[in-house]
Amino acid sequence: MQINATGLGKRFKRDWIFRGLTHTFQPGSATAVLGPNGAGKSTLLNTFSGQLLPTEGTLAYSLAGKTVAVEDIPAHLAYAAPYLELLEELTLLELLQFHTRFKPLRAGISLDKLIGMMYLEKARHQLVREFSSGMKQRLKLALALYADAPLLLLDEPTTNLDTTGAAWYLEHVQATRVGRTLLLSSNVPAEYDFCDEHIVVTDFQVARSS
Ligand SMILES: Nc1ncnc2c1ncn2[C@@H]1O[C@H](COP(=O)(O)OP(=O)(O)OP(=O)(O)O)[C@@H](O)[C@H]1O
Repeated sequence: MQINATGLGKRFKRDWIFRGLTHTFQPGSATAVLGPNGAGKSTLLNTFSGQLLPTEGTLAYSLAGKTVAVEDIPAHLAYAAPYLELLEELTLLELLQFHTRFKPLRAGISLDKLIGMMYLEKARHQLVREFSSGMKQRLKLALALYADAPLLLLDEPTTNLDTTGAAWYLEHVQATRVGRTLLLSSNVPAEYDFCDEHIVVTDFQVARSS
């Protein structure tokens, strides 16, 4: 998916979170969205996902040369973030069956294969509510990484992951990013080192309180 941001700005009440962002995101690009806590990284990702409307400027999306309306973005989007909830009252298998009815997996990825890739075979019939925070994070990431969606948004992807989990994330993000447009918000260099482009949100905050 190609995304053209032109003069993009988001304000909450009187506070500009970012302003004047003009950038073209090419299909296949991986962009790290950087900045300290509270800088506006999640706000920027939420604006690109269509969940927040920009206060000014435009976002234009296209897929294989065809315009995609912002209201159709959810169908083309996979998004993993600490603040997005899982359906914790379901077992792992029930959750995967439910989730993939709305957000199908990439070709060749069955539910069994996904469970195996997450190393969650023993938890197949366990309630997600009972998962450790690292297990939940691996599940959130796998659902996004292996979704059949050309736009991938990852917010702080190694939250709650140990060293093995962080290595797992790096292996699977590399395996699945080809051809997709990836925006990744982070404060941890190891999780975004592979990105070819960087956007530092604080570079777009000159007029934050005007
Ligand atoms: N819905 C909202 N209404 C008002 N202000 C908001 C809203 N959402 C976020 N903010 C404010 O916008 C600013 C940026 O928040 P955001 O969560 O985007 O930062 P972040 O860079 O992702 O932070 P962190 O690294 O801590 O996750 C903060 O000052 C926050 O309080």
